[in-house]
Amino acid sequence: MAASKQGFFLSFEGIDGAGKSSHIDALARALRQAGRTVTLTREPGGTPLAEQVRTLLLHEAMDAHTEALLAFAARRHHVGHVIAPALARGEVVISDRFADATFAYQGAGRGLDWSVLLELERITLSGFGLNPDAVLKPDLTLWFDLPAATAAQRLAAARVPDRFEAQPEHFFAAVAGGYARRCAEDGARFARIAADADRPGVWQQVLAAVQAHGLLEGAA
Ligand SMILES: Nc1ncnc2c1ncn2[C@@H]1O[C@H](COP(=O)(O)OP(=O)(O)OP(=O)(O)O)[C@@H](O)[C@H]1O
Ligand SMILES: Cc1cn([C@H]2C[C@H](O)[C@@H](COP(=O)(O)O)O2)c(=O)[nH]c1=O
Repeated sequence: MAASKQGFFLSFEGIDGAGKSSHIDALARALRQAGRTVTLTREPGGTPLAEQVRTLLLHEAMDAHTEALLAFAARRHHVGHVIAPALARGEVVISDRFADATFAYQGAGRGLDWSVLLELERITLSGFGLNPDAVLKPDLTLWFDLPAATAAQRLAAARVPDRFEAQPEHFFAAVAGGYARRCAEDGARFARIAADADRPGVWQQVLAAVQAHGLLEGAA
């Protein structure tokens, strides 16, 4: 009988336009070719209910507390219905954003109190693993770090902006600071990707970070 594989939870983070999307798809393909079952998902979203919350968050006016509460409510549903079951089946879960985004966008970007967000994270994300007190966190977070000015140039050419993408450059500089703070507080979980490199250069960094965690050994 084949040995069962352990679940692994990977998140991609960064300011809007940092360049996560194509690498998420490429990583999922590479992991599947290497024999892993991959659940690809995103936040806000990932379940029909959470996708409805996503539409509200991205398009309806609301204050920062409402944003944070909706983001965590959607996340709890997403974890309970998609992420935790997939991890229990031994799959690799790749989420385009997770809880770090709420700290970066609603905390550093909108100015919500960090300790309030920590408490929301604890209430919302504990009780899913074997230890009921443990807060569910990704095993590895790939943080695409890109100057806000570069992201703005990339996005200007790319698409019609939603509520967040329409924010000024200084908002994204603050959000990037929020990611840096989360990384400083939990360094072992993070791999910082220098996202101002060209696409092959970014991919090599993604691969190296994933390989360092024992996934995708030998891939180039
Ligand atoms: N390394 C790169 N160099 C130059 N341009 C890039 C690079 N990576 C992505 N881009 C371009 O930047 C834009 C934003 O990329 P992408 O949509 O992948 O970012 P994202 O992080 O997924 O953004 P969001 O979170 O807002 O969806 C796209 O037009 C994409 O083609
Ligand atoms: C999870 C999460 C996300 N956001 C913001 C970040 C982005 O601007 C959008 C999601 O769009 P994407 O193109 O799919 O990245 O939502 C947020 O403000 N708070 C959160 O918790």
